[in-house]
Order: sequence, then structure tokens, then C-alpha cells
Amino acid sequence: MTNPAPGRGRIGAGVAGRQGSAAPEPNFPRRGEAAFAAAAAATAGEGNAPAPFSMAPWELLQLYTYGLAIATALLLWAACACGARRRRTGEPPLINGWIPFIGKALAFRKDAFKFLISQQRKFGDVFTVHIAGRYITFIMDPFQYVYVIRNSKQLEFSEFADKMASRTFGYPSLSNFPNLNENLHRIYQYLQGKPLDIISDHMMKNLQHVFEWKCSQATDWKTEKMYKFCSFLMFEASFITLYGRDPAADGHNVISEIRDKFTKFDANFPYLAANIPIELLGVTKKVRKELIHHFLLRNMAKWMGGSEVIQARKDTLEKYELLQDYDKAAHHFAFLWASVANTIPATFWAMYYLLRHPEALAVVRDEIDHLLQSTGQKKGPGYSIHLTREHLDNLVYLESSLNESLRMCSSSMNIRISQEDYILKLGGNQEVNLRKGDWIALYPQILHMDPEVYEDPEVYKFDRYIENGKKKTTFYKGGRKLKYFLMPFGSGISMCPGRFFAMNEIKLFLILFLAHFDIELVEKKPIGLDNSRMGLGILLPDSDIACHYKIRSF
Ligand code: HEM
Repeated sequence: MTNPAPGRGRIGAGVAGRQGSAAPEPNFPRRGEAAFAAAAAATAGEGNAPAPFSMAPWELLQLYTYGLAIATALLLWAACACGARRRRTGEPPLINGWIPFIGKALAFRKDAFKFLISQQRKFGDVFTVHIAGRYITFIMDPFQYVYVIRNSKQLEFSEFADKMASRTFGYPSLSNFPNLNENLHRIYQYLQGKPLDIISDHMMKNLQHVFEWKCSQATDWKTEKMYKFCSFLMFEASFITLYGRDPAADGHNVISEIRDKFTKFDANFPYLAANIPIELLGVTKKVRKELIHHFLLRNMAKWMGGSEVIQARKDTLEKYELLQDYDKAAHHFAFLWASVANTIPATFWAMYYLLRHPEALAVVRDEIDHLLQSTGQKKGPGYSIHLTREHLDNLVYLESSLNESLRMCSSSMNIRISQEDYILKLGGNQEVNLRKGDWIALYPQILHMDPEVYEDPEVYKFDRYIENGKKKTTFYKGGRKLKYFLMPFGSGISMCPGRFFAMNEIKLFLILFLAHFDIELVEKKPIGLDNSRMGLGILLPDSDIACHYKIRSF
């Protein structure tokens, strides 16, 4: 079922009007022609009958130019719209929109969540939307996600990710370098198993160090903007853990400089991801270049105490002689972006929701205090805390509260590209025809906010992921058990390789903060989601909020 009516109807009228064979219509081009004719007659009629009004030749030329521009635009529009894709037998309902090329991009960009829900009501669980020159088929039924996720042969991800990342971070496509993609992926093993324990341990030490440096003076209430504060601490600790620090220079200053540039770059990231040329994005190009320069091998060589994962990436990239030094640095910068751009807002939301819900804060803090007590560890900024992976796993209330905030603030769109004209089987008797090059998308935010899956989805319930004192992993929709119910880290082949580390980092941040400090929101204003990153990961808050903290007295 296509949606051609508004677009095709209007275009038809415009063309008929211009051709002039139909009865005169008061449409825009004819009015322009009439005015032009009257003006021309008036000018030509100099010395004859008095003209109804007179026009200078430049005015006439201007009018003519406008008329011509509008007529050309209308013709182009008509041509594009006539060439618009039509739904073929077996294909999902097609939502074209009436603006050539743009299609439904504006509605999608304004509020993707609302837009998709409204289209689902009209067209069902599978439909194709024309968005900025692309045809994206959305699979809305979470029971059908599996048919997309497990089908990585016909529905491809790497090529799409490579194109987007190389454009965004400014390095040449991975496809130009034999096995580079596979070799870089192999390195993700350093974010799991034993290496994960090591890197999480380093993160804990570095976080404590940064907390001590930044917060140890807070014997009385100290006020900060909370997002800025989380960003400062998490960026600094993550950076040192992953990349190390220059012991000779003032490490804090260098990292602060990188963070400030990173924030500027990140502000325009959604535009870059939307394929807007970087040249049109003000200082972004210059800032990206400066950021990449920090990661040139000669600069990275000064940083001591970095992680195995970054060392392995350095070693791998060095083997590719055809990669320029700048390109290798751009790869390191891309990894930095991936490792902090979502973790920082996720940390903010985890903290924000706890502070907004004192009953949740009390339970989570009690759980942390209990663990520290049972492992014989003292609280207070002077004491260092050491926790194993098992300890972190056993903090079920902390994990549930974190999952709940991720459910509420994550908006990542999982994209695959159809490699050929292909029939996608969706279970039961359902199947849809896809065309080569079409995008297939899952939009888990819809699942996260589905009242059939999560009762009162707008409400933060810190213990939503707990059942009988244990982690809850069974969720239902319409009485059927869901395989996928929480997807902040993507799915299948494109699932985030840093997800275990990310969860540990945020838990460690909260443990340290809640163990050592009292913290409260100072402002009462509600904070909403800034939707400009819809589809790209964790949404940012629409404004910052003041909080104050001081060292806990025991
Ligand atoms: C709360 C924090 C995080 C969230 C929500 C998150 C989410 C995601 C998602 C949704 C993707 C897939 C993107 C896609 O489908 O195109 C992704 C990819 C990726 N993430 Fe994360 N991430 C987080 C933290 C991290 C951390 C801490 C690291 C590294 C230390 C990391 C490294 C990566 C990398 C390298 C990729 C690209 C994987 C590839 O090559 O295909 N992420 N992340």
C-alpha cells in the first residue's frame, strides 16, 4: 500500500497548468506568466495606450528570473516525483512522502519514535519509508527481530559501518586494506574474559585517582553541573585506562584539551552521521584534524600505562604500510569516540534517575555498603576499593537500576543492508520482498517503551530487572516470552564489543560515588531527552542540572 496521493496529485495539477491545455487555473506559474505578459505588454507599449502599470527592465528581468527558477523547481519536483519508487507485489507498504529525495526525513528527524509508532498504526509491523534518498524497511515486531539479526549473509552490516565510520572519522575505507576489518575485530577479545578483568581493575584505580584529585576537598557541599561533572570524571578515567597518560607533561591538562575538542566534535556528530559534508559544519573539520593529531604515533608513544586493547590496535595498524600515519591516528580517535560518546551520557542518566528517586538511591547504596562491609573494605576517599567481576555481577539492584536507565535513554537503530533482491522470511507465513541496497532497520526504543512489555514504560522503576531477589531475564509481550527485551548495545554482528566494559565502568563510577559521597540534585527541574541523536545510541539530556556533593561522614 503506497502513499502517493498528496505528492502525485499536486504534481499532476502543476504540470497540466504549465502545459496550458486545460482550462485556465489560478495556479502559481500561470499567475507568473500573466504578470510577466502584462509587464511585457506595458514595457512594449511605450507611447501607445497607457499601460496599467510600468516596470523598469531590471524589475522585469528579476521577475522573469524568479518565474524561471520556480518553473524549473516545479519541473524538477515533478520529474523526481514521477520517478519515485512504487511498491511492487510482495513488498512492504511504501511510505514515500511528497518531497522528492527528502521523503519522510523531516518527520523522522523531528521525532522518530512518534513517527514510527504512527506509521505502525497505519501500515502494520513491516513498512518501508523513504528517508533522504534511502528506502528503509522497519521491522517493528520484536518477535521478528531474530530473522534480521541471524541473517548476516544477505543482510550485511560491515560495509555500511565502514562507509559511515570512514566518512565520519576521516580515514580511508577498510576495504582498501586486506583483512584490516577482520584483524581489528579480532582485537575486541581484549574487552572480554581475563583482559576485561584487567582493564576493569585499571578503570577502578584510575577512577579513584581522578575522584581523589577532583573531589577530595569536598568536606562541605560543592556544587557542579551534573552532566559536565560526569563527563569530566568519566572521560579522564576512561582515557587514562585505555590510552595511558604522558608522565612528563601535565596529563590532566592534555586530556582536558582533548575532552573539550571531543565535546565540540561530538556536538556535530549527528550531522556527520546524516551525511552532511563536514565542510558545512563550521569548525568541526578543524577540530577533528586537531583531535586526530593527538593520536599520531609520536604523540601516543609518550602515553604510559595504556590498555592491551589499544596496544593491539597500534600493532595491527602499524602492519599496514599503505595506511598513512594520519589514517592510523584517525582509527585511534574513532575508538576513543566509540568508548566514551555513549558511556558519558549513560553514566549521567544512571546517576540522575537514582538521585530523582531517593527510595532507589537508598536501596542501591545499601547494597554497595553491604558488599564493602562483607568484603572488609573501608569507605571514604582515603581508602581504595577493590572489587572483582563476581562482586560487580552480584550487585543486582545496581545493575537493575542501570539497565532501567539504559532502557529509558537509549535509542540505537540497528541497520543492515540487503545485498540482493531478497525474500526476507519473518516467521509463520509472513515474508517480504526486499530490493538490493535497501536498508533494514530495527528500532529497539519502540520495544523499550512498549507498555505490553514494560508496564508504565515512562516510569523509572529501579527494580524492574529483579525477580525474587535475582536478575530478571524473562519478559513477555502478549503472553509470549521475548528473546530480545533490552538492546542498548545493538544486536548480532553489530553488537557493541565494549558492552561488558561499559557496564563495569558505569557501575564502578556509581559505587565510588555512592560509597564516598553524599550527593543531591540542587535543581528540581525535570530533564528530558535531546532527540537530535535519535538512532545513534544513548540520547543526551536536553539541559544540564546542578547537583551538590560532599564527602560522606561515617
Ligand atoms: C553505555 C555505553 C555504550 C553503548 C550504549 C554502546 C553502544 C554501541 C552500539 C549500539 C554499537 C553498534 C553500533 C551500530 O550498530 O552501528 C556500538 C559499537 C561499538 N562500540 Fe559501543 N557502546 C558503549 C560503550 C562502548 C565502550 C566502553 C567501548 C570500548 C571500550 C565501545 C566500543 C565500541 C566499538 C569499537 C564499536 C564498533 C564495533 C564494530 O567495529 O562493529 N562501546 N556500541
